[in-house]
Amino acid sequence: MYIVTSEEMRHLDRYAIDSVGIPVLALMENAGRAVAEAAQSHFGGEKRNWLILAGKGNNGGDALVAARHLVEWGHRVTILYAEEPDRLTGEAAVQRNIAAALGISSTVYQTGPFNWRGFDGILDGLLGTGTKGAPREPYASVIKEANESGLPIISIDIPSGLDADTGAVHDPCIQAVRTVALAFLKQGLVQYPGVGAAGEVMAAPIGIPEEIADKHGIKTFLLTDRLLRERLGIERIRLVNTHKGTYGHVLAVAGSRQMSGAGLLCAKAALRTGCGLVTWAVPDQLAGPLIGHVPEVMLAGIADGGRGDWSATSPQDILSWVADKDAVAVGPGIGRFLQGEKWLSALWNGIPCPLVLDADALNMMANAFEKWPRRQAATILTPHPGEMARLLKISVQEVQKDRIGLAREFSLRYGVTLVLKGAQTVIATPEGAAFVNTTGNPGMATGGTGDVLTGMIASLLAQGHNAVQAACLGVYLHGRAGDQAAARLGESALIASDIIDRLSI
Ligand SMILES: NC(=O)C1=CN([C@@H]2O[C@H](COP(=O)(O)OP(=O)(O)OC[C@H]3O[C@@H](n4cnc5c(N)ncnc54)[C@H](O)[C@@H]3O)[C@@H](O)[C@H]2O)[C@@H](O)CC1
Ligand SMILES: [K+]
Repeated sequence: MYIVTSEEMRHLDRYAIDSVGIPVLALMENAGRAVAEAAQSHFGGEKRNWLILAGKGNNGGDALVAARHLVEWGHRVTILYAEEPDRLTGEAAVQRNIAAALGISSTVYQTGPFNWRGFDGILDGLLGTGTKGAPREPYASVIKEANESGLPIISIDIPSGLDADTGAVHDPCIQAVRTVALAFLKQGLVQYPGVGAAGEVMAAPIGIPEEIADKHGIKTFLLTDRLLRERLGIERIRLVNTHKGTYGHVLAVAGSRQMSGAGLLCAKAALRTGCGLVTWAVPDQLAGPLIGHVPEVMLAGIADGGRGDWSATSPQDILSWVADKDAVAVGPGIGRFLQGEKWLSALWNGIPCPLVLDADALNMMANAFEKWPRRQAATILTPHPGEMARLLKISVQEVQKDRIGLAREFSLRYGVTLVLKGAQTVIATPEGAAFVNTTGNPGMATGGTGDVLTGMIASLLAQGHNAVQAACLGVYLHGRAGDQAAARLGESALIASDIIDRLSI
């Protein structure tokens, strides 16, 4: 499913109208009808008493079409114009005239509280993608009163007051129970805090063919099962007549005395995701105690000067294990250490196969990687917002302001695939595409889940998936396993090992 900015939507609209010749009124009719259907289904098809909030733009026009259909289907409807109806122009004015000719009851918002009693639900057609900045009066007051009414609100295209591109919510912003996105999802509906304001999001086709989005180079997508299969061409079925060598060999450079569990989770998750073999490189001191913990994993003890961490290890020793590997993961539980930057740059340059970098590997490269040469093989970085902030030397708040935009820019600039973790994980590619994940839950915000993801992505790379496939499939399956674990245990009880236990590829 495509995700667009308001500017992209404007281009697509214009193309559909001017070049394809689809009349705006036809699009508006489809939009309004889809909204009326969403409203009717909200109450299980029962006839209700609706208040229709109409602004002066086309978002208001959509609302007026919906009002007409609801009347037609037997609902009671009152239109509340935010501004004098004679201020509506173009297609919205056409809808105003039709509503008036049909005698649909209407009133104009006057400053001072409106009487919201007696209605069952509200349709929000105040402001759509044509909004600039925070809602001005009288829109601001209508939005505040609508929220305070406690009635369920169904928003048309976006909740009025939402920044359609970044997901920032202005003050005020409609708090919807449901949002009907027209034609394509708007970026703001899949980024926080917009996700919270939009409620349940449904996308309604309005007659703009999907090919138009492709033709216009729309490259932002919702990560769904269908997208993985159809757009990313992922075939998840194992072939018969294969042996463990067919599924690749992962080297996990992970864990240290204080955080050996991170390495364990990473190695185990890699195995559960289907690669044939996993070798876990650990500081030598830890190798002995770890023997036998996961019998399926091979151990590579790296000389560590007796410290049990990576500070005295030589990158050359690690590289000597790389030759027959199909993918390498570096980072989970390695800690930070002096000379870490040099150590990491030797691995960055010396590992010839696909590489996933996570956790302290990201922290230690933050001050240097901009000058490193681009790697030939696939490179995937998996920062959480804190690590992303360190990589970019900005605050976490700045990272979270527009995750899609930021991730896309980073990947384009540095030629790496980026997995920006957090609610609605974003995957960005060096080709400028971005994917927003649909799986996962807050229960996954617990120690070790990132280590699991790193192992999974490395495993998928070792099995021959390219960087975008491995990152997208890994993130999607990780969230899905987390959802299954939460369904069994509840979100609070969920721990990282449960995700590994629920993995089914
Ligand atoms: N263009 C098209 O082809 C279609 C557009 N559709 C609808 O049209 C919407 C976009 O329509 P418009 O471009 O007319 O814009 P909107 O309906 O989003 O409304 C913007 C109107 O509000 C005013 N405004 C802008 N910022 C404001 C603010 N901060 N406070 C108060 N008023 C503000 C503007 O002057 C403008 O009149 C979409 O969200 C969608 O609902 C649909 O009807 C389908 C077809
Ligand atoms: K709206």
